[in-house]
Amino acid sequence: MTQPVDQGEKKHPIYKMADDDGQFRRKASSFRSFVSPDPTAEFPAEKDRYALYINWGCPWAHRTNIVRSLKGLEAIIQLVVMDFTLTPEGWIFNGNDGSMDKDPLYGFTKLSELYYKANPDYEGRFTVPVLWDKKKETIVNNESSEIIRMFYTAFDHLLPESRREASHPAGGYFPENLRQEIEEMNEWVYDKINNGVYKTGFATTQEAYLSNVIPLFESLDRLEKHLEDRQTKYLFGNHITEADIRLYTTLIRFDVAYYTIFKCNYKMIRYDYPHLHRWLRVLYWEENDDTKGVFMKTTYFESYKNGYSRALRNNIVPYGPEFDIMPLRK
Ligand SMILES: N[C@@H](CCC(=O)N[C@@H](CS)C(=O)NCC(=O)O)C(=O)O
Repeated sequence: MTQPVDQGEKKHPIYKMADDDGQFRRKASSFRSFVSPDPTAEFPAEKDRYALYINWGCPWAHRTNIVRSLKGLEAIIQLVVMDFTLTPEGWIFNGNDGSMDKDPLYGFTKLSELYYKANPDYEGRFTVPVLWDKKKETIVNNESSEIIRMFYTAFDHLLPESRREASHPAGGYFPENLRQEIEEMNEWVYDKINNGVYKTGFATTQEAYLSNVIPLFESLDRLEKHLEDRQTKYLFGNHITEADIRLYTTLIRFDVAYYTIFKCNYKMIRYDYPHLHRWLRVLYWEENDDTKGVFMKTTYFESYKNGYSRALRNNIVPYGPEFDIMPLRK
């Protein structure tokens, strides 16, 4: 049984997401180094050298988990899973809901300990995902958009040929010929959708809420039209690219969590966006050479409903919707 929210704890500074004007502004990530295939690099790609710290709830961490599996990096990069409930002490290990009992590398119980090991003077937020170097004992990078790009290519020489970017039928997850289009889409999808749902959900004034929820739905309309016009299976053609991975982690949480918990309730993906809904179900349900079944395997609906409810310090988890995801064919 869940405990009622402690009203004192509700005011803990870790839960203060919005600035004084009611708007949530995501802070830039602090660790921005890159793993490289070059053996003389500061962070060379090696087997068993790196660990990826995540939880099942976070969409940014989810991106990195998807790419780790799509690329077949499971035996090369260790996965470390924490609980998906944000506590006053930040992300913790507690053995619940898929979390490991404690940090397998150092026996830590909190993610903050890992950040302080990397930098005792660290002052930012303790976010997932984190890519950790076990040899240098430091954080390589804590920015998901950069971690996924490293995963596309940096470890390719350690992988069978079929998993290398050069063998990817579309020319990679971030192919040369689509880079500009993907970057352009990333920019507005990040601001209005991936981060837009957070800006909507964490807003503490009506003005701040409206200034984010309206562009969010305008952008979903724009994506719907993009798919309708192109009639492609994925966002840019018939193979998965980075644009699909980045959008998936937000849309798979949309109807079950953001719609109710973050008040993104103007429309629902399943009833109001037929093309996006089809695209989402293909990624989730279809086990083909592109998806490799990875999207379903890395999706944990209960963590979205529970994690976001608790993040807003309200332990009541919404009852619906009736299905976490609709079947591919009715
Ligand atoms: N820019 C980061 C954002 C990561 C992020 O904000 N993660 C959230 C979880 S979804 C987090 O760890 N929040 C903890 C906190 O802010 O205290 C990325 O994309 O990697």
